[in-house]
Amino acid sequence: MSTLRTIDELGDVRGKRVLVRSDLNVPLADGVIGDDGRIRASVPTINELADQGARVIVCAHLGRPKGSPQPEFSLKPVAARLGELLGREVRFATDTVGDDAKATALALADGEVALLENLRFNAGETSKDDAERGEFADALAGLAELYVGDGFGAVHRKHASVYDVPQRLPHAAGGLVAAEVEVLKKLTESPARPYAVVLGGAKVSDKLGVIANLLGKVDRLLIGGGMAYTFLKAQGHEVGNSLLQEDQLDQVRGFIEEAAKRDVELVLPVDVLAATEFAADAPHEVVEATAIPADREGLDIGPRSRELFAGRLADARTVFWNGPMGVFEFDAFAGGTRAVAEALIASEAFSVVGGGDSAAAVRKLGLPEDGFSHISTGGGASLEYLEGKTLPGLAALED
Ligand SMILES: Nc1ncnc2c1ncn2[C@@H]1O[C@H](COP(=O)(O)OP(=O)(O)O)[C@@H](O)[C@H]1O
Ligand SMILES: O=C(OP(=O)(O)O)[C@H](O)COP(=O)(O)O
Repeated sequence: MSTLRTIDELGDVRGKRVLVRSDLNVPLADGVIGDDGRIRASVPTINELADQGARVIVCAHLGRPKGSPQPEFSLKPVAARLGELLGREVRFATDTVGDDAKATALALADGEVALLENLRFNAGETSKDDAERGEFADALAGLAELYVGDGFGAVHRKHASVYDVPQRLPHAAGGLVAAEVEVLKKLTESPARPYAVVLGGAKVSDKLGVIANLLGKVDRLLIGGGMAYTFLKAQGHEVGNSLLQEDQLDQVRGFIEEAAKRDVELVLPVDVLAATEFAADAPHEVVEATAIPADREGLDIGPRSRELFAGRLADARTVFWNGPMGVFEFDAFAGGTRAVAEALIASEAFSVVGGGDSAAAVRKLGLPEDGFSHISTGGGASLEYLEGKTLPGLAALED
């Protein structure tokens, strides 16, 4: 892989409008930010540019709105928090490439910072149609003279702000992207063995795809969280109302066979916390993973699974973990995630935890962040990097 361009290579940024693509996709409910880890991680690059006199225009996405404005996905609360963390005022543009964005960008003085409204309020941002994406990228690029890609959590997305804009402006990678890639490189270049990957979470259809390539790289694959039920179902078990990717069952059967062929140890939950509904106070009980009642949904891995997973991590020498083991946002279903996190903290492995919610879980559970070798802001991005894929948002920042 060729090298990422650095901010220094942009030359003197004073007085220049610099569009910074950050990943500010934080948990947000009723305007309240649940975890500001990704905002904190974005601060150094923005401050570095502003300190040099750049006029910084930050752009980012929040959640998955479907290409038009949805107030619950507004970045406005994030602008306020970003301002507090930067220690400077952040002007908020109420649109992304419209009149307010243009006026806000043009009104910036040297060293000032603005944040644009959610990129995904525009269909062009995520469009699979190159022309539609390109048109939106033209408008975004038109706001600035230089581009800095620093949203590591989104570099696996071939989206306008990630992939197309850097093709239209002189560009560089921000310090966060550079630092994340530096750590992940260690996992791809002769990782100490046994090498275990733990997968969970809820973006099942997205992340099942990475398994095919990971099977050629790892010794152990532990599957929990919302990801586990498609595996259990593929093995012929009932999973009730649990999260299920019905259309990927055949693919998962293929993974199970491939793992056996390649001698990769596939570790699945043996018991789960089966709840009557998706709610913090839902009545629940521990059931065998092979016998989830039809009217129940698995919201966490059970106590025997926690022991099993911890045991398979204890002697691993390299571990990558993405995706909570259960719905950790509800205290009753946070035990599995805590058990995996504690197993990694106790181990001597080179351990990396990645993903917005996985990193948030570590902090929410009050666990020491320095118990891990690295906490990455990217889940899917890290996984696709580990697969050995060329990531659109990194390729666009190379020489
Ligand atoms: N069994 C489950 N059923 C439903 N959702 C789950 C389950 N286990 C974990 N989750 C959810 O997965 C979400 C995180 O998934 P994901 O976005 O893939 O992780 P990350 O952000 O770390 O990459 C959390 O909000 C969590 O509540
Ligand atoms: O939260 C993110 O990814 P992650 O959950 O894999 O860590 C990124 O902000 C990317 O978001 P997306 O998966 O909606 O494109």
